[in-house]
Amino acid sequence: MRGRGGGSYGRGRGSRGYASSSAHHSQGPGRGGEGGGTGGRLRHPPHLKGREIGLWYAKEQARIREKEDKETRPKIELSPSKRAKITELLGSLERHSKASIPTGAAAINDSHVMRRYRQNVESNVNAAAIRAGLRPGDIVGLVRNSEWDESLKNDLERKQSSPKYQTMMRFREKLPAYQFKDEFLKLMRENQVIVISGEAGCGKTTQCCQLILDEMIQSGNGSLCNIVCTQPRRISAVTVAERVTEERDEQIGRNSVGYSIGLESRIPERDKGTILFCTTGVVFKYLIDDPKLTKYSHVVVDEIHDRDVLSDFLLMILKDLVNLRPDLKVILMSATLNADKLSNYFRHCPRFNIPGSTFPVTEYFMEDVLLQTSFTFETNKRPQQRRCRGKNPRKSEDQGKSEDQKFKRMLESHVRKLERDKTYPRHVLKELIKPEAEELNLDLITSLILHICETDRDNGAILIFVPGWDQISKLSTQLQSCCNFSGCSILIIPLHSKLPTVNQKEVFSRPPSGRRKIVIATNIAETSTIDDIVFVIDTGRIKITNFDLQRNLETRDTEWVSMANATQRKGRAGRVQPGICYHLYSKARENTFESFKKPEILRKRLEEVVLQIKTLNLGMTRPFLKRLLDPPPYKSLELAIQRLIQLHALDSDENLTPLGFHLSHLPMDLQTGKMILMAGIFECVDPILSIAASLSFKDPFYIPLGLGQEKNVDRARRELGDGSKSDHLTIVRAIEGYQRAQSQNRERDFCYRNFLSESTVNLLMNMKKHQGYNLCGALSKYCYC
Ligand SMILES: Nc1ncnc2c1ncn2[C@@H]1O[C@H](COP(=O)(O)OP(=O)(O)OP(=O)(O)O)[C@@H](O)[C@H]1O
Repeated sequence: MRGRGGGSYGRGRGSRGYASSSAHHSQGPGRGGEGGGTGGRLRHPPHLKGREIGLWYAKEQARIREKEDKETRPKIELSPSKRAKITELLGSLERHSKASIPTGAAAINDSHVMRRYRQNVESNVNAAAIRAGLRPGDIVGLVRNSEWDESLKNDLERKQSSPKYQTMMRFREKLPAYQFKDEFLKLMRENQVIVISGEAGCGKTTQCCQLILDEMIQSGNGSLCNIVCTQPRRISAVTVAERVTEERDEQIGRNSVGYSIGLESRIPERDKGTILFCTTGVVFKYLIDDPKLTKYSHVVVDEIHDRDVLSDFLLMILKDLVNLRPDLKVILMSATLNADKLSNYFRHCPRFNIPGSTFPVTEYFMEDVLLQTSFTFETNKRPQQRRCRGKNPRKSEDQGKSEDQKFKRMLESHVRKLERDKTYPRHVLKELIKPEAEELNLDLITSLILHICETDRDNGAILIFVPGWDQISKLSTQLQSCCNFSGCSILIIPLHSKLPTVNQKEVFSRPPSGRRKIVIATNIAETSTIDDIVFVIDTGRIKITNFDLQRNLETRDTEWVSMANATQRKGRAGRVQPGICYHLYSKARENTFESFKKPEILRKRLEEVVLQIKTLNLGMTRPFLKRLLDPPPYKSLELAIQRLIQLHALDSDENLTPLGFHLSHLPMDLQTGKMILMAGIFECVDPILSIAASLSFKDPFYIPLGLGQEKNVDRARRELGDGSKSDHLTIVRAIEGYQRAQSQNRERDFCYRNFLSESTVNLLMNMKKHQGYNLCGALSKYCYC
């Protein structure tokens, strides 16, 4: 915004830097005027001697070069009319609030932006008023349509006689969830809220919604049934919808089943007797227009153990909604939930555990892996990955050390017991006790894959859980360059939340015959069914966001997983046949795992949370947050409000500004969102999207192993930067250069010469596209329609 007053973005910054250096030099007598470029020769101050004189001249030359450099930099001069327009736009984005919208004033107040903003504020106020005004017993849900009841019933009966439906039904009937159908439906009929648990794969997600829908249709109540089932991730919403469609012998979006994952939707064509699988964010979009969710009779919150911020919000809204809508049923499900806590939150609602599992999964721990692979750790090798510390990497050095000591004692006692029991040979125990056994070791994973290839001739697919993109990328390179997999040809598929949905879906495709599929994924795969997975390799690590309240700092740390994560991971094997799960940590390490990770709301900055509350008009932030299942600390809320005011997303009375309103519709962190919105105003969206993508993900440069390589990478960066001295512009140029090279089919060479990770550049380009869609989506939906 520096350009606003001065009209020249580059100049404002440059002149400030220059002023400070000239102040320093003005003490020296004999200077030939500002900048030394007076036509006269530079003269050093007379009191300097010997080496000091040389140093003085070197410093002066550097200063002159810097000044010349600044003068030759491109400057943006804005015409007075453009400057006025931008100033006006910025002002309108940052100033107006619900409380202070002036009517009929300047043209800007009648713009599309302002009209949509006002409309949203008004409709939210109305929605909140309706919510507050509703009394228990008021009928606000679905309205019966007897014709529909009849036609849905006939349609289901017809379908039930189709051979495909019957084949699928034979499979469904074997699932534990189906076998306990009567108990489940009875509980459902008699209660408004229930909590369902059951082992991974027992059929909660695919069966419970169908059981409800079919019972409603068969009992002549089909027109009163629309089920919305939330999933924590886009990929699981899509795959579950596809699976359920298949089980019902239907077409997705054409009959009873559909999905919606933000920008991509296949909503059922009929509007009664349906099941919609969606991400939690989508329900929030519905809540904006329909705060009582009147279109739905049942809300199923699946994988509730995930406890992301939106799910916690949803729980709180549902807690209010069940009072206002006695006809609304709520089902909370997970394989690994804290059933007591949830039940207490919903006034001690009943819990139901579905007993039994589908296929057995054999578990192996580090000690077994070392035995099977005969792997030995290289003690003096540089660690491949930083060690994960206990449960909480943010602990102080002392706390960390004492935790390490405690664990060491625990491991030693575990090893002594194994020694006594003679369960494992001595050489395995020698390896197990080494500190390296606690590190994430890609060589060990490669050895284990080799072992699987040697022992399993059926090419069963392997799913490997790693903490982040770095490990996905390094491991794929390592596996690809390793040609000896016992004659077994492999197909590597990465799975990361930053990949576009279309790439994420590749993990479900079958490999060509004779090839073994290896999926390398983050915890995003914890809730999906990849039906050909037989082996799971769990490194036991997870990347997690933590918020240090004292330092007001949000970090991404690699930590040990919780038991809930480990159980979910194990559950990805054995979905359609018996499976094997290899945990790359010892049984002793597993004993240190906490049951669940802290809910996200306690680990995150709250700016986005506050903005959501304001956008949905859920009332005052402080009382709202207090009613959550796990209320966040007061101080973190204060910090969030202060930061939102600084960003002009809220005004000083904590009202949402138009800028805040737009930011709340951009699914990215607020500063990045603001930068992208501003880029729209300054007409420089493309380069800013490159910068935004790299800031939200990572820098595409890598430093290869080997002495002196840092210098080569620096040189490549400088050359790409073309004298800009800006890391951000260097990344912009790297991506532009890659695109140019791609059009000439020499992108590999370009990446190799410039130390760029091709997979990261590709991911950044995809993120740019996605953020671009988000920007268009947010603007077209909320500004111009
Ligand atoms: N996409 C699919 N392809 C093939 N079989 C599937 C698919 N999805 C589910 N199944 C089968 O249906 C069973 C039940 O799956 P479902 O997702 O309902 O289990 P769940 O109890 O919800 O488990 P989780 O909590 O792990 O998701 C699986 O064990 C598997 O056998």
